[in-house]
Amino acid sequence: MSFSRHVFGAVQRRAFSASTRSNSKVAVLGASGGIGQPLSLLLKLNPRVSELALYDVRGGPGVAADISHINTKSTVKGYDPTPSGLKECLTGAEIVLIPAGVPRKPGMTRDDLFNTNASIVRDLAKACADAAPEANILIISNPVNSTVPITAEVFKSKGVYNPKRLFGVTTLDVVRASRFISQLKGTDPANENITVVGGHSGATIVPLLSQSGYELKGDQLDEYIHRVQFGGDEVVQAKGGAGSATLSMAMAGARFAESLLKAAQGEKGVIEPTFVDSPLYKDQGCDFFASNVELGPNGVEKIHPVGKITPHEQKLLDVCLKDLAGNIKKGVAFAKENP
Ligand SMILES: NC(=O)C1=CN([C@@H]2O[C@H](COP(=O)(O)OP(=O)(O)OC[C@H]3O[C@@H](n4cnc5c(N)ncnc54)[C@H](O)[C@@H]3O)[C@@H](O)[C@H]2O)C=CC1
Ligand SMILES: O=C([O-])CC(=O)C(=O)O
Repeated sequence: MSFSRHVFGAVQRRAFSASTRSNSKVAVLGASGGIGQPLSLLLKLNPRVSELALYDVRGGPGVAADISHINTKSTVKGYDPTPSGLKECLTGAEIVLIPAGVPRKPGMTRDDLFNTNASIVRDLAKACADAAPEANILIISNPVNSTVPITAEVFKSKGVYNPKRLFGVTTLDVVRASRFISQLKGTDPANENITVVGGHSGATIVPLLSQSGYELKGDQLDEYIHRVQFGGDEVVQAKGGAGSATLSMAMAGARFAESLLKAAQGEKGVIEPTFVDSPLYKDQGCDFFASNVELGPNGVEKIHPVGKITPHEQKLLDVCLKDLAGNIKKGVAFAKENP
């Protein structure tokens, strides 16, 4: 059963008696933000999580106190930015989710967040490398195309980089692509799983509709692709300056964490799209690329290639690779020049 179905079914039935092994500590850095709060809530509802560690530069303990009253078994602790707070939060974590940083306002691209978020992610990555070098690190903070390479560079500089344990969270792109096609085709979105590859911004987001067996033509295809690539902008516009997607992102982040926990706890064939250190397009300057990835107890188990695509999708991919190479290069350069 999918995590979202599990969670919402579980809430209704007060049924948190899943027979899953549950000894996993999960940390959220940026836990009192727009994403951090609902993400922490969903993690508290997940019976696979035994310990929830919530850190933020402000408000971590308050969010933790609130969530800790929910009658599920996991323990919850909040941490302030004291010298030992972040270290304690991270120590022993199996998964660290990072939604810390500023969101977009209308008129901005994700890359416009680079100047603020690059150093936030770099500093949190340093703390992770020191206190939780073997954890799965899930980067949500934008621009993901650059913040993931920054994190890799930090881990490399500390001699603890494991490419199988670093993930850019691109789940929301697949969630959107699946929802949007279901709206056009009148199907149940929970049964849709559209492959989306590339990166996580504008033209670097490449939905591969042809692989789902659906066919859209002309303007309808163009509009569908545009909606998937710029779904984030739709939310930014609608919120009118109050931020970007938070609730759908929390669901997507919780789904990805659930998949990693399932795989760590022995379930086979768990596949999620994610932006990882990937061999697929290294020869085109893209050391990182999002495609379907099979997860296992060691993190990345198998990176699936893009597979058979149409000439139109190949053109989208060509544009993606060019933009993506620049985003990755920018992240790597930042980390090297600003250690
Ligand atoms: N990967 C994806 O698909 C998506 C990524 N995002 C990104 O997620 C990030 C967070 O978005 P929101 O939650 O809406 O923003 P927000 O502003 O509501 O929350 C961010 C939180 O991070 C905290 N924070 C800032 N610096 C910190 C630090 N050094 N250590 C710990 N916490 C720190 C803030 O205090 C705040 O509570 C943004 O960069 C946004 O662009 C948003 C949606 C989807
Ligand atoms: O659009 C944004 O800035 C936030 C984001 O990454 C998304 O919603 O996909």
